[in-house]
Amino acid sequence: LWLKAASSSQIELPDDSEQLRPYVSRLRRGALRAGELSAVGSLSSGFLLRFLRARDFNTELSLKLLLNYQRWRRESPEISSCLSPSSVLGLLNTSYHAVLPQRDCTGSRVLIYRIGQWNPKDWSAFQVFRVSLMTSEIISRENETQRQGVKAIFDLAGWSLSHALQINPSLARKISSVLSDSFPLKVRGIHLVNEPMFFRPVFAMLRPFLPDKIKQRIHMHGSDFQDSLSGFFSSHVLPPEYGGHGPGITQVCQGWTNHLLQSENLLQQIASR
Ligand SMILES: Cc1c(C)c2c(c(C)c1O)CC[C@@](C)(CCC[C@H](C)CCC[C@H](C)CCCC(C)C)O2
Repeated sequence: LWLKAASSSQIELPDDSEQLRPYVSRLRRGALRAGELSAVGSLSSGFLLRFLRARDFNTELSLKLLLNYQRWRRESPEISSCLSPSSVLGLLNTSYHAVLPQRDCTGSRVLIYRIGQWNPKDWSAFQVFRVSLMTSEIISRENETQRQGVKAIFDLAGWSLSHALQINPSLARKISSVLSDSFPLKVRGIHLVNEPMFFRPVFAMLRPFLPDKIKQRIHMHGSDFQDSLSGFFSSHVLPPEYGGHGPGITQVCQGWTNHLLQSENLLQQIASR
């Protein structure tokens, strides 16, 4: 059975749509054939559709993404085996991270990471990585996010040598993998603001592992970022701290922390899958 890539109208169809069934069946057969027996219970249509939408219904690419995702999780137990928001509550309470309440004009989810809020004496890079994985698991269940992807803003104010020392080549490779072909989310933009000189060596370590498509989507805005950032996001989306008119950063971080805490059981299930 040969299935051509779906048209854009198919991509918008809901999970239970009749027209999507052949794609789901084909991906499920491929996964089982590839020996993903451990995952039999988790090969639900909803789960498989995340991979299909992330690859615009190309079943071969979707299968590759699914297998990479399972392998990444197997090879990164220190990150993926504990997805408990309450275990990193102290970090979340520093206003380290938020998913903004408004999507951007293309429908992408907008994420903010304020790296300076991370004190490496208190939290390991693995724990910090877990926060991103928890958020990614939650938002990758949303139909619109599956289609329109994510844009992430990294505020690197306060980036120091003690941060840089946490990022070794093995971790750099894990970062590059989730950004390129090991997680079912389309990465539509990465915006760095306040990046200091100290950050260059770390970026140089990540770069070689990133595909051109992702490299082209990385924007460095420096410390005078407000004008250039507002060229990418309309002002009602961004908090005032980032040049917009949306709700303040403390409020949005608190809001997303609450949402993560409410998802504790769901995340526990995902981690044990
Ligand atoms: C699915 C998915 C995951 C899982 C994800 C991110 C995105 C955009 C995703 O779509 C971005 C953040 C990252 C890669 C976790 C990063 C954790 C580390 C410890 C943060 C340290 C600081 C980085 C050195 C800062 C710059 C990174 C960018 C150049 C990506 O986790």
